[in-house]
Amino acid sequence: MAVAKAASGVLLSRPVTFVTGNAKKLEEVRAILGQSIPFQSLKLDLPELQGEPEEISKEKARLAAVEVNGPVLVEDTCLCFNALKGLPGPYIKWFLQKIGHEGLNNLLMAYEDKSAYALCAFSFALGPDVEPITFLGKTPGMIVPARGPNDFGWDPIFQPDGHEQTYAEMAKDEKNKISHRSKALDMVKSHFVEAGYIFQDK
Ligand SMILES: O=c1[nH]c(=O)c2ncn([C@@H]3O[C@H](COP(=O)(O)OP(=O)(O)OP(=O)(O)O)[C@@H](O)[C@H]3O)c2[nH]1
Ligand SMILES: [Mg+2]
Repeated sequence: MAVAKAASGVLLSRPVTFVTGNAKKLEEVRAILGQSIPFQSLKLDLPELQGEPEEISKEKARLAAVEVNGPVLVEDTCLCFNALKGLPGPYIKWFLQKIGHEGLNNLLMAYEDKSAYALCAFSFALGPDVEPITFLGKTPGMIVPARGPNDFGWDPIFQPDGHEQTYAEMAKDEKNKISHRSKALDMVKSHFVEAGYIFQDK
């Protein structure tokens, strides 16, 4: 069992494992979390349920917890177009792969409303027999023709509200201050503090 009650908190006898197949996500999670939550990573592309973001993320955490047999953190990211009632949403990975930045812009050609939001659903599970908890972070913006370096997904076509630059044009630490991912991770960090998790190995 990876969890034990300590006098002033909950002792995790193993570090948290962040499970993802995406190196760029991992890079951002490392930069955002810093030393606040000690974690190791496991490169695994877990199968994903279809449905609402929160459920997809929770199910990923359940599968990850079985694989790791210990505390796990996973996330699922969505890019939601308001004119399309939230689609592509969790299916953005496949839309991006098939139709690219230009195709994604073209999906909105028939609509005046180019607004969108980036949504990150982190789920944390203490182990395979514990129900995961989910934390959602959302950043509103709009879909624009691609601008900036093309090294992470749809960053070049997403311009967050109140900014002149796309995610891709922003310095990494600027994106990390306002991103869907950092908002969700702020909640994860607060949860860890409130729950009083203590890490044995660190
Ligand atoms: O421009 C971006 N800025 C971001 O901040 C961001 N976060 C995720 N993504 C992309 O959106 C899809 C999510 O799908 P996704 O959550 O299933 O991820 P994934 O399958 O790559 O990894 P994982 O599921 O193993 O964690 C994938 O295409 C990711 O590359 C991003 N693109
Ligand atoms: Mg995935």
